[in-house]
Amino acid sequence: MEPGGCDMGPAVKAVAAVLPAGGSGERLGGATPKQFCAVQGRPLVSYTVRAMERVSWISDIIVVVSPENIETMKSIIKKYGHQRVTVAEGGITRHRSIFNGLKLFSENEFSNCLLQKPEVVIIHDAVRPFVEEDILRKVVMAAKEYGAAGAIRPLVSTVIASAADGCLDHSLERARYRASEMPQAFLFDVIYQAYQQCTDYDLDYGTECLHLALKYCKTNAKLVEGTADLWKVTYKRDLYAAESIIKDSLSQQICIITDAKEAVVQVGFLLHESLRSQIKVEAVSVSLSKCDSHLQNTFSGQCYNFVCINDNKYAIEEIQQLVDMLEESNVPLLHPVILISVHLNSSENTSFSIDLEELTRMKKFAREVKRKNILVYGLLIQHKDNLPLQETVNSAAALIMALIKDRNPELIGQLLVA
Ligand SMILES: Nc1ccn([C@@H]2O[C@H](COP(=O)(O)OP(=O)(O)OP(=O)(O)O)[C@@H](O)[C@H]2O)c(=O)n1
Ligand SMILES: O=C(CO)[C@H](O)[C@H](O)COP(=O)(O)O
Repeated sequence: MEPGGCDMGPAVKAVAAVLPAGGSGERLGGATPKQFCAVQGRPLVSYTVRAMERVSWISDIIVVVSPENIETMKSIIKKYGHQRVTVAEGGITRHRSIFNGLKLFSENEFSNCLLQKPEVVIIHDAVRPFVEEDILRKVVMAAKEYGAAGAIRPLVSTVIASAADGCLDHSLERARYRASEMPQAFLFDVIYQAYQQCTDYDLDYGTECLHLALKYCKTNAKLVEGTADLWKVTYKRDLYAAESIIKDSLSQQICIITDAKEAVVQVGFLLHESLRSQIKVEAVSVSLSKCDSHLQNTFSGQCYNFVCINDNKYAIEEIQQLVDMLEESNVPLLHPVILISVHLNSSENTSFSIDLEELTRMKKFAREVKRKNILVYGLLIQHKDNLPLQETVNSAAALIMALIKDRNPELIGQLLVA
């Protein structure tokens, strides 16, 4: 890719993005503005930045935050290793924040470094974390052709207007209208000139960038059908929905690790059979060694769930080895990784007893590795001769699925029994 260019073909020379994140999140409530609320331990804004930075043809990402959150944003960028991101100071309304972000490319009162002016600029709310490359590409290409473009969705409810007496005045024909969503994209000069001509009323009460391009630059935006997950986190329930979507995406794949012992391999196989209808399963049979390439590939494939089966009680050493390998793999632990240590207790060992000291050791270990964003749980498969092994393994599989779907940090270090 040419420096400052983009790999969308010769059509668009350079693309940048401005993410307004300077609001206070009144409708959501609470002391923390919604863009900084933790979702699975990571601030919401970090997911949106990640969604942008994984698009290689976006050269610069400007995150606009209120003055009191500049340091918070900088520490988020550092902690999560975000690239190509510049922080700008927000204004008292969304439009003022966006305008401040755009100024970094043209007139820069906040820092000495003036960024390269892009041909097309994307504007995307920092509280819409699930934006995909496909829709970004569509709005950018449409902006190149029409000057402005924005994602739309069908209306969920009919829009009605009330009269002064609080009674219905008129109602709009729902099929003719659309909800305006984000992302939107503009030829930089179009949106910048529009903002320069805005009145204070526009800047303080306006909610629609596409409208500014039409009003001040006579640019009719192209409207592009978006997907349902472009919705904006606005109310508390939206945070719960975002959390569920993220948990769901982290629960798509699991890696089962066994050593070469026959009984362990057998349980690994049965577990694989039991889980594979619900989740993609990778099975690795190794004596945990630091140079196992299959396991290394699984780490870099961004698998966030591991089951390590052994016939040693608790097997803290094996789990520690896995933790070391995860850390050494240089995969940034952006989301909590689930590590389930499955202990297989066969029927001959009827005198198996739960040792309080071991349990305490396991809990201490789990608390330590939680700091590395790894959640460790213990699971005992108690195989009795009078029950088919597959039945016990099925109940272990159900517990494993519950642990990885819930990803509950409060349950770390606990020993479950299948
Ligand atoms: N002065 C402002 C106000 C809003 N925004 C950003 O614009 C996006 C969409 O706005 P909205 O959902 O209205 O956010 P808030 O203003 O924070 O929410 P509320 O209206 O409930 O207070 C958010 O990412 C928000 O941080 C901004 O950059 N600067
Ligand atoms: O969808 C949008 C633009 O079309 C904006 O996200 C929306 O208008 C923001 O408005 P508000 O800050 O009032 O939620």
